[in-house]
Amino acid sequence: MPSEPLSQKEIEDRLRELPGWAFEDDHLVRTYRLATHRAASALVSHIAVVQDELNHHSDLTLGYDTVRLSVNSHDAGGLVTEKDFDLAERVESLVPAHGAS
Ligand SMILES: C[C@H](O)[C@H](O)[C@H]1CNC2=NC(N)=NC(=O)C2=N1
Repeated sequence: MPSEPLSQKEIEDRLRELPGWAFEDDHLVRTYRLATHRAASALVSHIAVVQDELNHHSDLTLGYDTVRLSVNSHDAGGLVTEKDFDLAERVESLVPAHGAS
């Protein structure tokens, strides 16, 4: 069953609970900074496992000491749904262990 796109207001309300995340070009996005490239790489690997568990996958960009996520729901026509916020919340729960900010 396709997921339902959230309204602009729903997105704004949900984003208030997720500091650091933003809505850009129909995607939820966030960039984390880490101490080293290896730490950033380990975070990417951890996020990849979570994404497979959720069967929902952000575009992940690994920089020198950064990890950027960008996600929306293809099955909602490329708009933002609950699934995107579920992924964002899961990622938020694992980043402290990686020392990401
Ligand atoms: C068939 C499978 O359920 C879909 O292709 C999943 C996989 N990962 C996905 N990831 C994202 N970001 N959006 C989707 O709509 C999506 N759909």
